[in-house]
Amino acid sequence: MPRFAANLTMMFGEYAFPDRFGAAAAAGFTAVEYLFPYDFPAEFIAEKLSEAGLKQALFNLPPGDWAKGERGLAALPEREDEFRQSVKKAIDYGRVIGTPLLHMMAGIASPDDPAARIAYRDAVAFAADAAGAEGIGLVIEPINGRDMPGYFLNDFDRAVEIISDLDHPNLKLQFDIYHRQVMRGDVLTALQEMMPLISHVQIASVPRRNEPGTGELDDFRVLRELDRLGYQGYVGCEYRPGGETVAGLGWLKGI
Ligand SMILES: O=C(O)[C@@H](O)C(=O)CO
Ligand SMILES: [Mg+2]
Repeated sequence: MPRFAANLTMMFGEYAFPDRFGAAAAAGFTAVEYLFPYDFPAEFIAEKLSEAGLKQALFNLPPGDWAKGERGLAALPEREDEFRQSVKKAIDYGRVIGTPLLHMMAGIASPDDPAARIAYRDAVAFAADAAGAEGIGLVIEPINGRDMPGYFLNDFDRAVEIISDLDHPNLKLQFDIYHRQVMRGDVLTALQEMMPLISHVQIASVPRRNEPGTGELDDFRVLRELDRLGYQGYVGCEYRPGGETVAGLGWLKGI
């Protein structure tokens, strides 16, 4: 059975963010992930983890102005300075919190824009170097265009191409099963082919992004395949509970 991390951005919404750590531990989780810790001091988050006896699996770099629709800075050439500061901020947080992985969002930009492509490639290399110097892995995640219209990295093959071309020892793929199923399907074959490049996985049912086992895909079959392929990383439970979070955790017993 894979190791699961509760995603505290989506799960345990019954509680204020700082209280979600204790709630996840009480529900049996031993690790957590979330999108962004930056509303709180890094030391405060580290304390919450330690109090709850949890490990951090991953969080994201600052994405720009989320409320205004920004979804990362990496592919935005005119934001390079801000992007580099965001890398520093994420690493500073990562050092205190003790995360093994950082996810770098690409931003809203056309994947066909040559300037965005160059900026993104440079940004990935820069962040992989900087995070690697601190012993933190960098991951990139293809995201489907229905949930995030206009997102630059909207294709798994392109993510694989970038990772393979850069061939950076500190750069890997975040494989979100939900996004893969929405974009292309063919989940098992993609996992088999991409496994050497994957260092983080996330799961949710399709199409509603609820608990695994409640959608069109046989999520338990997919989780067994991760075991069969020898996947050692965390599986982030990045789903919106259909009702109360703990009441919906029965799926974990079905594995
Ligand atoms: O799948 C997602 O949406 C997340 O993993 C993320 O990092 C950006 O929202
Ligand atoms: Mg995801």
